[in-house]
Amino acid sequence: MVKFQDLGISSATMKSLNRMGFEEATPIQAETIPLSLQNKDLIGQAQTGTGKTAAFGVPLVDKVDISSDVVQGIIIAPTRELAIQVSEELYKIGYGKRTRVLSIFGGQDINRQIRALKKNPHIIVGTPGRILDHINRKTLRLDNVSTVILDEADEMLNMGFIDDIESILSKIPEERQTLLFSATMPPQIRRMAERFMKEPQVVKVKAKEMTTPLIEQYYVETQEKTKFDILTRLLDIQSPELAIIFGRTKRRVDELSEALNLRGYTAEGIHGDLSQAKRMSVLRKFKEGTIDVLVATDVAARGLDISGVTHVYNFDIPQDPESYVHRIGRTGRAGKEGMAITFITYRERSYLQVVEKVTNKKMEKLIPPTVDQAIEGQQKAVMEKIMNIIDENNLDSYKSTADELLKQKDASTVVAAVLKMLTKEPDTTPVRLTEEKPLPQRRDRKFNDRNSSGGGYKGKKSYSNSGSNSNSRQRQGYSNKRSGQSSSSYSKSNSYR
Ligand SMILES: Nc1ncnc2c1ncn2[C@@H]1O[C@H](COP(=O)(O)OP(=O)(O)OP(=O)(O)O)[C@@H](O)[C@H]1O
Ligand SMILES: [Mg+2]
Repeated sequence: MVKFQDLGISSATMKSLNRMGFEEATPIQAETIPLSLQNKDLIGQAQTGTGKTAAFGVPLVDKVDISSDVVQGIIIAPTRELAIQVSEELYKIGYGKRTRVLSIFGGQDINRQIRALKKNPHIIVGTPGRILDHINRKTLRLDNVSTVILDEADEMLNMGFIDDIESILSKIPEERQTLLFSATMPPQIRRMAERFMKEPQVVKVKAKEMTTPLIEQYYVETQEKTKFDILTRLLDIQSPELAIIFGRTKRRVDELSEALNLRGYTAEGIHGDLSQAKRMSVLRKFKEGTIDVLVATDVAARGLDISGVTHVYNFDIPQDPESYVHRIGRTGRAGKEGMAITFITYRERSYLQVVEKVTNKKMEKLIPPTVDQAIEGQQKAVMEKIMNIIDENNLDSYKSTADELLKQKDASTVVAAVLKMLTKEPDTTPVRLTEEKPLPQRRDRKFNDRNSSGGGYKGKKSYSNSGSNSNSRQRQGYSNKRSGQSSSSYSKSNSYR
């Protein structure tokens, strides 16, 4: 166990970390902070939810000269919501030193950002398009930047962003420190990244699997037309605290959230076609628990750290394994457990095998619950809740009404009525979901060929299509798992977001 004070951090930054409740450094923090403090270039790879933000944030803040009024560090992130989140974490880390951190991203009033830039921030966190916009308007100068960080580096260096990143880097002095972080780093992206870096060290936290062991991973094989009913049955039985459901396209996300609302769930969608105000309000409501299901495209797949997310459902299997790793990584963070369920149609089986091969982790097969099992599962969940309430032993004010009821009806009838009241009966309200075509069947084709969507990698990789037969891995993972838990930047993004 490594303590932060053993990593050579200043006392002002230590004060912030104490305030944040950080005691021990996570492995990626312990390995990269000392190197980063020595101004080494590095590529840091560690599983989702293991503290990569502080791994780059702590040394950056520590090196900032707050007596100087120039921008000294810049962090580039692929989505607006992530830029905001990272800037908030950096603000907390920099609190002890009074470091000024500013986020700049598309969809927000540019004049407001220009005024904020005039207040001389030390650290900028932004999305590529808006950063470039400010550079071109000469409202942001990067000539004194000594550290540049690409969060979600492999995403930042893929086809959708690479040109913007190259333009931004060309405005930063050569003698800078360059840091790249992500949970995934396909080899061809890493090779490309090394062109921007000086003798980079690759720090990869040793792990057998690319995904974190905190997440139970299941898949459900189903037909396209039964997916939605199975999804709602799973939601009823598993009763997530907060759930994220990923859909493949923006239309899919709109239709799914509408359908969920029709069936009585409080769900809202987030994707790149919504106004920034709407995106932020949806996310805020989800964090507060005003809505408990967030339906999202891959715009929410990377980096977002929302406590209370116990379940991730891939309503549509993602098109590449990296996306899978990041999507399911929205649960099982900072030591908490989570569950991920991926729906596949029969024709998409080969994608499952590719994901398993890249993550080095087999998903277990989940047999979809029947309607009867769903009702039974819910009753069990309700029973558990009732037992918990009994354990809390706080029922005195209800006792006399209870006695009165029991005078009129026998105990078993009264309890049955209460159960009925608390159980959500199967809802068959008709919903309209446009059928999504299954992903093209893979034979020896290249998996990452997402050219049509503009989101693929420049370098392509091919995976072999052979894999073990997964039919033997069956289990019914229906347990109620609450216990473990406590557009400018979009101009380049694909129509899938
Ligand atoms: N040393 C620490 N002690 C306790 N909590 C920590 C520590 N470091 C980070 N955390 C918390 O862990 C959570 C996950 O951290 P973070 O978002 O940086 O993960 P990440 O590795 O960047 O994940 P992703 O790959 O999904 O972006 C955050 O809530 C963060 O505040
Ligand atoms: Mg992160």
